[in-house]
This record gives sequence, structure tokens and C-alpha cells, in this order.
Amino acid sequence: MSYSNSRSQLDSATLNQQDNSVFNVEGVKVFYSGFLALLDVYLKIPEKQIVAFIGPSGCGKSTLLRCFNRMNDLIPGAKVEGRLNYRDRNIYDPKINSVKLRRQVGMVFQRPNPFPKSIYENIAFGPRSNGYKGNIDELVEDSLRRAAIWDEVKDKLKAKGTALSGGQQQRLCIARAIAMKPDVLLMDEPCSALDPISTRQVEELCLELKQQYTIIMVTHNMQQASRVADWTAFFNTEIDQHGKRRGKLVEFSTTEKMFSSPETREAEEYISGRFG
Ligand SMILES: Nc1ncnc2c1ncn2[C@@H]1O[C@H](COP(=O)(O)OP(=O)(O)OP(=O)(O)O)[C@@H](O)[C@H]1O
Repeated sequence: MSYSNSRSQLDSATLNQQDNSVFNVEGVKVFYSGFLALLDVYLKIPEKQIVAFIGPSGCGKSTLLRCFNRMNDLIPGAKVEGRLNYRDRNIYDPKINSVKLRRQVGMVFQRPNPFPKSIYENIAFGPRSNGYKGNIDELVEDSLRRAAIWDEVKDKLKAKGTALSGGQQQRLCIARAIAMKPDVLLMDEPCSALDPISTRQVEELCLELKQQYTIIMVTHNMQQASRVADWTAFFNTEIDQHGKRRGKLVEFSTTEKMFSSPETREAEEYISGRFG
């Protein structure tokens, strides 16, 4: 039920089981100004599941996460090679409209980053700018409800989003992403700036949201991965011939297997806290 980075080691049974995949990553590598930061990744992301990316600092988790909605395009010097199919289309095809892609593949960042606008406008602004034709009031309420924050904000929709607590701001940002009706949500350490109660609320929210969305989450918190993720990808670094560190996907399997009987020694050592 698991496989490691090398294509020759791919477990085809596992891959075939994931025929419902939303993304199929085929030999993706990422360079920053010519430096190979992430070695060829092969990975399938199953639909309506939560996939966690774990591994030590600098192993390329965020780099790969940003590939799924071409956020690396916005980093000067970043270059992505390989194929990354989103529902059978290579998103690195020059004909792909990356702005449209980012509507389908939304992102929630490490630090909550609400717009300096009202709670209502935080949700309404994006859809309205994109010509949303439906009832905006309903969309705002529905998005806030789905993000499990409606009851806390329904009486102060005109208040500034930035005046909410950190945990509420993060759920507001998730509501903002949901309002764009995405297919996939990318989350880059969404709880790292939150207290344990807010963290738990966001985790519970993710478990709710996976009924409708596919979620890919970078997390440093292994308990979090084991609590929420259906699948876990373990990344590590290796030293190249010039002494430079580069990231690689070491192992991908169900979370249950990753945390009970990982295939590789690297994953086993990381999970048992022996490094990282
Ligand atoms: N914008 C950038 N410009 C240049 N190099 C970058 C950039 N972002 C990341 N890198 C490099 O790419 C490699 C992978 O970084 P990345 O942030 O993806 O790792 P990570 O696993 O998410 O780390 P962390 O857990 O510390 O956030 C590192 O060597 C890093 O220095």
C-alpha cells in the first residue's frame, strides 16, 4: 500500500487503486535559480481525501504544494519540470490559465491573511470580482457556515476580518477559499500559528470539508497528520555531489501504514522522532 520516490519502486497496485485521483504528479522536479530543490516526484492524490506532506525542514513540502496551483510561477527563478496532471490535463501546459486554475485549486496559508476589509467583504470580494451571478448574501452565509465560523460572526459581518482571533481568521480564510467553489484546497501549515483549541477546530473542519473537497496539507505536526490525513507523503533531504541539500519524496502510503509500519528506514526514524 505504499511506494517510494523512485519510479522503479512504484507499487502499481497502489497506483491503480487510486484511479479516482485528482492529481497525478509524473516526474515533477523544481529548481530555484538553477538549484535542484526537489527531485523527481511521482505521486497520485486521491479525490476527497486528506493528504499530508510531512518531513524535516527544507525537504520540499511547500515547494511541491505550490506546484499544484502553479504558485511557484510567482517566485522569480523558480522552474518546474515534468508533468502534473489535474484531472487529465497537464497544468504546466502553456495553454493553461493559471488564474482559473487557482480558482479551482485554492490555497490557505500558514499565517491567516484576511483582507483588511469587513468579514462579509472577505468572502464576497473574490466571487464578485469574478462575476458571480448568484445571491452574494447566501454565498457569504453558506461559506461561513461550511467553515464552521458562521455562529461566531453572523452578528458582526461588518466588523474587520483582521479583528478576529487567529483561529477565527484562519477559518475566515478557509471560508474565503471555499467561496470560490474550489475543487481542491492546498493548506500550508494552516495551524502553525494557532493555539491548540483553534488547531482542533481547523482539523475538525478539514474532516468535514473532505466530504466535498480534496485537501493537501503540509504539516510539521505528526500528530496532526495522524489525526486528519487519510494518506501521508514523507519527504526528506539528501546531499548532492556538490554538497547541496535537495528534497525528495521518500514514501507515500495510507496514514495508518505510515505511522504503524513505514516501508523505509528514513520514514521510520523520522516518525519515531530520531531526526528532524
Ligand atoms: N523562494 C525560494 N527561493 C529559493 N529557494 C527556495 C525558495 N523556496 C524554497 N527554497 C529552497 O527549496 C528547498 C525546499 O524548501 P521548502 O520550503 O519547499 O521546504 P519545506 O519542506 O516546505 O521546508 P519547511 O518545513 O522548513 O517549510 C530548500 O532548500 C529551500 O531553501
